[in-house]
Amino acid sequence: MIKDTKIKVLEANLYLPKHDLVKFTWGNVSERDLDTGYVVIKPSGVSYDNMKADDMVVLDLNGKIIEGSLNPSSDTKTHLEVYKAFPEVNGICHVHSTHATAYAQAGKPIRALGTTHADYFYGDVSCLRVLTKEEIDEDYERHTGLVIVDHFKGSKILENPAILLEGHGVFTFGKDAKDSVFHASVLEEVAKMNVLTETINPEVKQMPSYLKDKHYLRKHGKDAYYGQGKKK
Ligand SMILES: O=C(CO)[C@@H](O)[C@@H](O)COP(=O)(O)O
Repeated sequence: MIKDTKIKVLEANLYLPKHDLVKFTWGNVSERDLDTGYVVIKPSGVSYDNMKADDMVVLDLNGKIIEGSLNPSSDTKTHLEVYKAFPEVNGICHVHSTHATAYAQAGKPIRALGTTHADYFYGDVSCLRVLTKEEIDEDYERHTGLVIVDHFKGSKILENPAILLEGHGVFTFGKDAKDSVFHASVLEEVAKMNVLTETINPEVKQMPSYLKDKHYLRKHGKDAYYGQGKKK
């Protein structure tokens, strides 16, 4: 029900300041409501301290507001383009978390250097190009979404559910809003590790692919055995 989804989206947004992923109002989380197909997103520029479930804005995939009296997040069109292109994505998070955004500002990927990364992201997290002036003038947020969609086209987006946008910040994806925030939190931690690792050893190489495969697949592969699911 939309009412429950609004609560989930509020809670997911409140994780951002709680986990040091945002300052002020710099971030947003949304979720696709599975009953209606509508997208629920936080309002733009409202302090996390005062945000309520009823402040969440409900839109259809064309951006028409279905419920809500506040303006939706300024990044709404980016979220909508991703939802339209990838039915498996039901949660999206956008942050400017310090270490991951430092990679975005440097125009560098977050490379797969260790098992912490490989447990959640299958390969490097890419950094996508800056938009052209024409794209920004025409429709900044929609074109941001289209650049993301173009990058993941034909791939399984939830196998590597994060992207950097050069000169901007981070988008992460998930099976719901909370999952997308979890990925943003893991990415920030991995980015912090990479800053240190690349400082200690600027020549550091990517991890071997067999180690990357082992870690990713033992958690997410068809025979996954990590945790309390299936026995090895
Ligand atoms: O990227 C930016 C600003 O550069 C925005 O995502 C961020 O400030 C959050 O905006 P909203 O409050 O979601 O409109």
